[in-house]
Amino acid sequence: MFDKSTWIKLPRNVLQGHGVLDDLADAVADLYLSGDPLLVTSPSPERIAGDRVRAQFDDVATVSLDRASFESVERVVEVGREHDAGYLIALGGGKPIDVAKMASDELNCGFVSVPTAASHDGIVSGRSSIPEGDTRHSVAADPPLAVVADTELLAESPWELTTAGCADIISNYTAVKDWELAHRLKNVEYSEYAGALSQMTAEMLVQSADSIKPGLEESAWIVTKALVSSGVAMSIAGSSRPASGAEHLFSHQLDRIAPNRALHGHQVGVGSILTEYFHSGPRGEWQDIRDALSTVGAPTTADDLGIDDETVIDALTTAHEIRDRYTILGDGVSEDAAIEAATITGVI
Ligand SMILES: NC(=O)C1=CN([C@@H]2O[C@H](COP(=O)(O)OP(=O)(O)OC[C@H]3O[C@@H](n4cnc5c(N)ncnc54)[C@H](OP(=O)(O)O)[C@@H]3O)[C@@H](O)[C@H]2O)C=CC1
Ligand SMILES: O=C(CO)COP(=O)(O)O
Ligand SMILES: [Zn+2]
Repeated sequence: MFDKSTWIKLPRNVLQGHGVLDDLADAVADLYLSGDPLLVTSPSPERIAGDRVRAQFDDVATVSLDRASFESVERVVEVGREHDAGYLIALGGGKPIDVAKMASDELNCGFVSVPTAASHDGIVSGRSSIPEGDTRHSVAADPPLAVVADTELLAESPWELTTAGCADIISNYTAVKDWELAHRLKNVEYSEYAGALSQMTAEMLVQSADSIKPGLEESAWIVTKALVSSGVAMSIAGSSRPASGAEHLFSHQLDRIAPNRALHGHQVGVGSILTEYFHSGPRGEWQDIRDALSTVGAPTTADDLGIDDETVIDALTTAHEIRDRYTILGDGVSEDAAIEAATITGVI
């Protein structure tokens, strides 16, 4: 008997382009939501675009958060109940978007994603990443009902946020390799469509790498398109597998042992150089990953990340413990092997 089924959750409206922030209220009206919005943001996005969002709605309460934590989620839920919010608007980087994603699940309402940084592919994904205890990776959540990505705003954000988004996409190469490996060795469910979409997204970004330059709105356009596409791949897969393999385990472990040193995207990019080395050896494609990162101006070494060599080796040898996700790291990389990989690739 054929008993397969799938439920793919995607945003209904995706607006991307110059000045689309001012179309936010129209994008929301098109969703036929009821009630007033609660704006969930963080200090810089609030300063940059908070008033432009509030100006489009009659009655909107605001919560500004300093960090992504369960306390922040609870605060949003509390304010949402107090104001009887009909839906949430998440304005900012990964922090407010992840918090709003999780809070909207608890409030049983939808949310709209308004990224102010093209820094990672969570702007559109059905995944939320809130650190809890020793856990750093994302969990399933509903994706945004709409995404409003204003390329003018994104192009004005600090350049390193955009290079972090590029690196998060470049890391899809190794994420897909890890997913295929887990399918072959452990019979992990694999989606050809999601895998192909994720890989193609990385390829297209790398092909455009020469056009990704600070101050060009075109760069924000290219990167945002890739982030949306990668988020869709995760939605098709129903997991973060297409965009998160061993390079993400490495980054999550860095977040645990050396918190707040580098951006998520930058850490996964360097992780991708290392895990590509494990996949294809000293003459393998790790140099292509490194060159792609370097072309867009993303970090390629521990030094660039501001993280010392010992911490990189510590993270690499313990990354497999982060979650139950089979990758090229298998049941762990020895210290000698980690040092050799990091030295040959020039990461340390
Ligand atoms: N759910 C998912 O699928 C995914 C989630 N993630 C998660 O996302 C997080 C990383 O996201 P990231 O965006 O780097 O983190 P943040 O939201 O912390 O943003 C990074 C920094 O950029 C600042 N910022 C944002 N927009 C602007 C702007 N336009 N101008 C100036 N400064 C700005 C923020 O300022 P301020 O502090 O003032 O707000 C913050 O200091 C991680 O926690 C990661 O785990 C990553 C990938 C996928
Ligand atoms: O960062 C992500 C994809 O780019 C989400 O992956 P995780 O599930 O590993 O948190
Ligand atoms: Zn990521």
